[in-house]
Amino acid sequence: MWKLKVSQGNEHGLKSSNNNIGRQYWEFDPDLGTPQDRARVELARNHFTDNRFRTKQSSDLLMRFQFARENSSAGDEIKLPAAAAAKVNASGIEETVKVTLRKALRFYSTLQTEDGFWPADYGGPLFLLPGMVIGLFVTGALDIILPSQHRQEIRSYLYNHQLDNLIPPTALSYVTLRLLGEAKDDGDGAMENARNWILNHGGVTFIPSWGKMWLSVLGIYEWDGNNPLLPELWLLPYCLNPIHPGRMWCHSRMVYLPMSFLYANKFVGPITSLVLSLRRELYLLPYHLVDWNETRYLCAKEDLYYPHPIIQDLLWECLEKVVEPALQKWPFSKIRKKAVDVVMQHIHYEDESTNYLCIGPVLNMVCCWVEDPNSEAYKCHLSRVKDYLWVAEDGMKMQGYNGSQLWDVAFSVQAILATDLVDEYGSMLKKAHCFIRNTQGGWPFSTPDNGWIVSDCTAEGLKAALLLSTMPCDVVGEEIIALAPDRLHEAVNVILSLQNNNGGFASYELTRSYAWLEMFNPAELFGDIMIDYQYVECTSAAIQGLKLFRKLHPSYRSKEIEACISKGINFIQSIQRPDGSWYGSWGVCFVYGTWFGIKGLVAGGRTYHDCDSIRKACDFLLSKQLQSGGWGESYLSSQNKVLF
Ligand SMILES: CC(C)=CCC[C@@H](C)[C@H]1CC[C@@]2(C)C3=C(CC[C@]12C)[C@@]1(C)CC[C@H](O)C(C)(C)[C@@H]1CC3
Repeated sequence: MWKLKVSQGNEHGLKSSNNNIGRQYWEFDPDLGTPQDRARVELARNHFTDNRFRTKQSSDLLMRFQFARENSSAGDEIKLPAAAAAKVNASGIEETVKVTLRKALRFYSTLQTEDGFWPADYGGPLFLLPGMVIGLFVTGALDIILPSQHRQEIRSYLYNHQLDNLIPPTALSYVTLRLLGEAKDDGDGAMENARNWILNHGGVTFIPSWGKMWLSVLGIYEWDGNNPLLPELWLLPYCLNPIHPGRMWCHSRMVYLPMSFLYANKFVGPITSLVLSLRRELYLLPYHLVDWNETRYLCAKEDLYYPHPIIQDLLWECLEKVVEPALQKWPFSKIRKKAVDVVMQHIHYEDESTNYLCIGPVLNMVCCWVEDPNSEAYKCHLSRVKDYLWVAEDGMKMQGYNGSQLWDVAFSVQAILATDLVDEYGSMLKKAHCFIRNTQGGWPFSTPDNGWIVSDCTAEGLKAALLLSTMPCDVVGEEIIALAPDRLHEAVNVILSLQNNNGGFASYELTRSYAWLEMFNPAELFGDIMIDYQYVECTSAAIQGLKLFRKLHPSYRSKEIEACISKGINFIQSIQRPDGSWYGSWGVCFVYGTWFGIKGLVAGGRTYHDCDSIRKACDFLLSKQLQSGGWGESYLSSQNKVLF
């Protein structure tokens, strides 16, 4: 049976700066569990598969079963008083609310680990898993890193989530299944359906650029069919240049970096019989007759969220026809060599500062292997593959990050404190407090080993730490000394340093370049990715964190904090939409954004009575309340920028 392991690890090459605190990964243990335990898991799996078109989300049942097994009180019910079952009268409601909250807290405490976090599934983006499987396949580690149980779970996951409306997940998932051992016609017609869908949509030449790159690495697409990803851009002078990749949003540049290395090397994995077969399976024409130059511009209409402007295509033409051929010949090839060396240095830097977790996973691993298949760096990467994989009743998936540990703990602490029942659940807070303390540098989204601090994660971490510091020691732990003032000061310094001139906060860094760079966004699937934009969520969190800090520690950098808050408020007001809402980028969507907008303004001292923005925002929320009394929204709001 599968077992979730937390905060541990002793794999060869594993590096950690904090003893692996917060690490979460799954291991298969053939001897684990009683026949009943296994039957329960099997039932959950079948239930998911049977209902997969109705309920698309899994519910982390494998983890919950495990916690229930390990923690005997987890299954105990707290009985609600009769009042809850019958219609609750006014005097009974307070008690009912309390009991309900207690039940929720009790349940929640059973999901917490000893070192204070709540492990969880952070799966979602389907396009990442194929990269991992292709990366392991071309470097020859697929069977070692993903033994048969892993492969089985990944296959289940892909079949469980099979739809037929996007080329990259369809084509990449098809290829992944083939690499994991599925035959052309396996899956009770599923493989054939996928293939037919791809061929009916013009064949795999219509895959967007992200997929073209991965298929080229695998050897079933020619590098000539990719637009040039020049490593030379990394040699441009940083200070004068708005198009230096160092000025891009960190996620985009950390993907561009290894991609430019692979492109410059035109790296292709071993051409096996399976690779040759895939070349036959996915094209309308025989492979050697495909006009690769023409395929560079092809993209299925289903995938075209961000169509390239003409100026971008002109640029690609010029790079492809003039610049790239020149850079392959002497003397310009010397520049190429230098650029590739610089790129590799940056890759090693990112590897080391993230303990090989990286924020653009897998690509760096392939580059390290290309540089030296026996390198220690490659082995270190292998030790981190499992940090990205998660198993639930829908199978094994790849996460977009190594988890959401700190983010979840910070909000959990705030929620627990909001119940006012902390006396009873102090032990949960003690553990969470420890985790927050052990995770600080600034604060990251996941674990300190990940190494990248985020503006709003730092702000939410600070908020939680400050709130805990106001609690009596016997509740949040006598032995736990609240964060020393200088550590709190460091968090404040980080936040202050991340405010842009217009008052807004971006996600990881100051905004370093201009929105017009979006003209050169090569990814057809994603919009607004070229620079780190300022967001209502990040700005609001920063205001909230600073405001609370100033209340509790009024003497430290108070003028700067006041100025920062007031600029932040102006920024939030400036991006409110005419209907009173805010567009939220990191949750779904207008309701989420508006929550942050209002919280930010309130933290900045504004009220319903003196602030027009808050009144408009309340009107907006009231107008969107659903019949049931709740609020809900479709993910389509995010895509269409209108509430759905
Ligand atoms: C192309 C590749 C490698 C994709 C990996 C996906 C990442 C780009 C996504 C996955 C999770 C993700 C949405 C996240 C964020 C940025 C983009 C991420 C990392 C951040 C950190 C931005 C700031 C946000 O307020 C918040 C902290 C909630 C999120 C967390 C998740």
